[in-house]
Amino acid sequence: MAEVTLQNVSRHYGSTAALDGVSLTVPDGAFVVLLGPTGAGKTSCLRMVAGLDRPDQGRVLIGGQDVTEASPAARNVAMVFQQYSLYAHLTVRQNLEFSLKAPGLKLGAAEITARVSRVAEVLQISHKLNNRATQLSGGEMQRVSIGRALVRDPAIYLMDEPLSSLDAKLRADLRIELKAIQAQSGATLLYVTHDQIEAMTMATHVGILDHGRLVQFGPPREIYEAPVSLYAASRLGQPRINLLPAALFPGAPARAKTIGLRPEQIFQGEGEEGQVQRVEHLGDQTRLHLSYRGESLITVTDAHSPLRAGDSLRIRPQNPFYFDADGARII
Ligand SMILES: Nc1ncnc2c1ncn2[C@@H]1O[C@H](COP(=O)(O)OP(=O)(O)OP(=O)(O)O)[C@@H](O)[C@H]1O
Repeated sequence: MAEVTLQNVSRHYGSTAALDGVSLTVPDGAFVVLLGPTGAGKTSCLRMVAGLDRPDQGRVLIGGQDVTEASPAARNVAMVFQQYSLYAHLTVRQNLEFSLKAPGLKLGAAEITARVSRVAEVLQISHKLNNRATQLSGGEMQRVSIGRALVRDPAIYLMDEPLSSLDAKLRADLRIELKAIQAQSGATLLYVTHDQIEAMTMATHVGILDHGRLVQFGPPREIYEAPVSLYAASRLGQPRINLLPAALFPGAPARAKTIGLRPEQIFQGEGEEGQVQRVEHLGDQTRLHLSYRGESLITVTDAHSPLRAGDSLRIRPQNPFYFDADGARII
């Protein structure tokens, strides 16, 4: 595994800047998740590292080597795409073995079998090893695609929304498995997702992209607790951060346009009165939809809360975020 660095990388398509001066280091052994809405530049970032695309400006380094001009094959990266890409006429075992049988690798048969068995077990596809790829469900095919990357020993794994086509249960299982594989093996991963739960649970570092620019990079907890902007604050958190006019509550700083309140930044039982609009019992927590001075807010309370729609509840901000008119964080 190796450290991967983008140095001031830009890539334009016509007048669109897919990447705009991105500098980013994926430390050796890190699990870096890129977050951002559609079009933010996440896939472009992966393609630069994979060598599927070249920057107009800037450099890409893998393990300290400048690979900006190197072919994908020369970079020793393993990529998993959103859509599975398998050899349909081969069995699952043959698909998994394929890259390990490259003549340059010189791996023994026993080593190949051992790697395939281990990965098949982790991905719960051992019983399908002799099936043809076409005899699998969509979820199984995607697990084989992930397996094809995991059997290898690349400098870095590049994954583009690999779990997005799977059902919720399998996604949750694989989230835990991928994180465990990474933690145990020290693998280096650059991983693209829309799913902030994947980011919060798996990432050692999160990179937030906005129109091709990297606007914040750090551990997910740090970005959650100290976002640099309204945009970065909105990318993490479930339920989403409440963004309201700053003047709604007393005490806003002069330049503040927006107050940002995550559920835990709304103190209940003190302050001004709001109304409970709706109560959602989710099992481990209860979500409260409140109306407060004509605005809607969502917060959480304990699982056994007796609150009901129509009740009044006093609330006040507790260590809120304030943002200026451009969305930059003030405090
Ligand atoms: N080959 C291309 N030709 C033209 N425009 C492109 C090309 N590749 C990317 N773009 C543009 O560059 C921008 C960034 O695209 P990119 O695919 O990196 O975004 P993304 O964050 O991965 O989005 P998504 O979540 O939808 O995959 C978009 O505006 C996209 O339309």
